[in-house]
Amino acid sequence: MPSLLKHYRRSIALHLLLVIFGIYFLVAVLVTVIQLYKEYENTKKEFYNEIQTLPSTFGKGISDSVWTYNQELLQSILQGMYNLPIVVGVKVSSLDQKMDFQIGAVLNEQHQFEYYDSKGRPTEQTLTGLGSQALFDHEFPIYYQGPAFDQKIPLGTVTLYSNDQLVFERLKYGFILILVNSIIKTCMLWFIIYFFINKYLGKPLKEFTFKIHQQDTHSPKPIDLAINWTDKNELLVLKDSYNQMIQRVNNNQLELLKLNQELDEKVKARTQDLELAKENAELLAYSDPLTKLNNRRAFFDSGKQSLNQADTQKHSLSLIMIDLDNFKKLNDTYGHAMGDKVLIAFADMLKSSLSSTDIIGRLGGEEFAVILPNTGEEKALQIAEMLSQKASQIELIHEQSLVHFTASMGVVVNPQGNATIDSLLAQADKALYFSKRQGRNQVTAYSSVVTTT
Ligand SMILES: Nc1nc2c(ncn2[C@@H]2O[C@H](COP(=O)(O)OP(=O)(O)OP(=O)(O)O)[C@@H](O)[C@H]2O)c(=O)[nH]1
Repeated sequence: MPSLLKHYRRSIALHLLLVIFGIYFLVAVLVTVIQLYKEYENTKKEFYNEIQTLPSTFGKGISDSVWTYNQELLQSILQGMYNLPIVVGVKVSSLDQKMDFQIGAVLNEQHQFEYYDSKGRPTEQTLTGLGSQALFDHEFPIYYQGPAFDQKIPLGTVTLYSNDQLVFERLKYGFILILVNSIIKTCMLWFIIYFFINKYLGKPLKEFTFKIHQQDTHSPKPIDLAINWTDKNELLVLKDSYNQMIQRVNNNQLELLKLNQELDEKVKARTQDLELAKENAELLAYSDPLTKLNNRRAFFDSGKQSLNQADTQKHSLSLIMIDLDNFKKLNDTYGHAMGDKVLIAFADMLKSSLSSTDIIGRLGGEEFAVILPNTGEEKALQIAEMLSQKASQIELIHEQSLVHFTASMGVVVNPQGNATIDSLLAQADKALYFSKRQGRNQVTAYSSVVTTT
C-alpha cells in the first residue's frame, strides 16, 4: 500500500481541503475585516457618547474655576479629565483668555498638533501612533450661573480630544478574540472536512486502487470495499461497474478458452485425419489395394535392400516368380469378382505360408513374386513346390460349383555379385515361361532352363 501512495502527489482529501480552505479563508478574512470595521465604528461611537457625558460631569467644576480664576483647581480638574482612558488632550479657551489652559495632545488654530504637559507647558514630546490626523475633538461651552445672576454668563469653551489609537487600543482585545475565534473555527473545520473527505472518499478510493493492483491479471475477481454505507453512491456504483466489467472479461476469457479448446480438438482431429490419410497414401503407394501385398514399387525397394544385404553378408538369395494359370479363362467363366477373390485367396495363402523375413509382392495382374533371403536353390524349389501345392488346394465357391486354380513358378538363385532385382526377375520369368510351356502348374529352376537351352 505505501508504494502506491507515491503514484499521486496530493490526495483528493488534501486537494479538496486546500480548495475549500482557500475559499473559506478568503471569506473568513472578508467577514473578519467587516466585523472589525463595524467594531471600530461602534467603539468610536461609544467614545463620542462617553466624551459627550463629560461636560455634565466636569463642566460645573471647570466653570467655577474659570469664574473664580482658580488656576490650581482648573489644572487639577483638567488633569483628572486627561487621565480618563478616552481622552488624549483637553483645551480650555476662556473668553478673556486669562484662564486658557491645555494639557496633552491638542490642535492649534492652524489645525496643527501640539503637546502640553500636566502643567500646561508645551513640550517636544509627540504622541505615538496615528498623530494629529487621527485626533478628533468635542467642544462644549462653559457658563457661569451663580445665585446673583438670572442668566448664564458665557466663560469660554472646553475642547476634549480623543484619538483613533485609543479606539484601536480598546478594539485590540476584541480583534484578538475575533482572530483567535476565526483561527480555531478554521482549524476545526479544516480537520473535520479533511477527516470526513478522507474517510468517505480518500480511504475507499485508496482501498479500491490497492485491490485493483492486487488483482491476478489472468483471472481478476470482483472487488468488495469495506464501506458501510447503505445508500448507493458514486463510489459503490463505480465498484459495481468495475465488478460487472471483470465478470464480462472473465466470461469472455472462458469463452475464448472454450473456443481455444475446441480449436485444439479440431486441429488434433484434423492432424489425426491427415496422419491417417498420409498412412493410407503411403500404404497405397507401397501396397496393392486388392491383396494388401507389396506393390511392384515396394517389392523392388525391399528386394534391393535384401539383395544388398545378401551380397554384403555373402548369403544366397532366391526369387520365385509366380503366374496364375489360365486366369483369363477363370475371369471369363466365373466373372471378374471371382477372379479378385482368387487373387486375394492366393495372396493370403502366400502370407500365411511364408516367413516374415520373406518379401512377397504382386507385380501386376495375376503375377506375383517372392524373395527368400538366405535361401539356396534347393530350399527355394521346395518352398515353391509347397506354394504350388497349396495354391492347387485352395477351393472357392461360386454359385453351385467349386473353383480351383493353379500357378506356374520360376525359381532363380542370386549368383552372388552383379545381380539386380530386374535381372533376377528376368531370369525367374524365363523359368516361369518354361513352366507355362511345360503345361503349367509346375515349378522350374532357372538353372535347369539354362542347362537345357
Ligand atoms: N479378376 C481380375 N482379373 C485380372 C486382374 N488383373 C488382370 N486380370 C486378368 O488376368 C488375365 C490375364 O490373362 P493372360 O495374360 O492372358 O494370362 P492367362 O489367361 O492366365 O494365361 P496364362 O498366363 O498363359 O496361363 C486378363 O484377362 C486380365 O484381365 C485383376 O486384378 N482381377
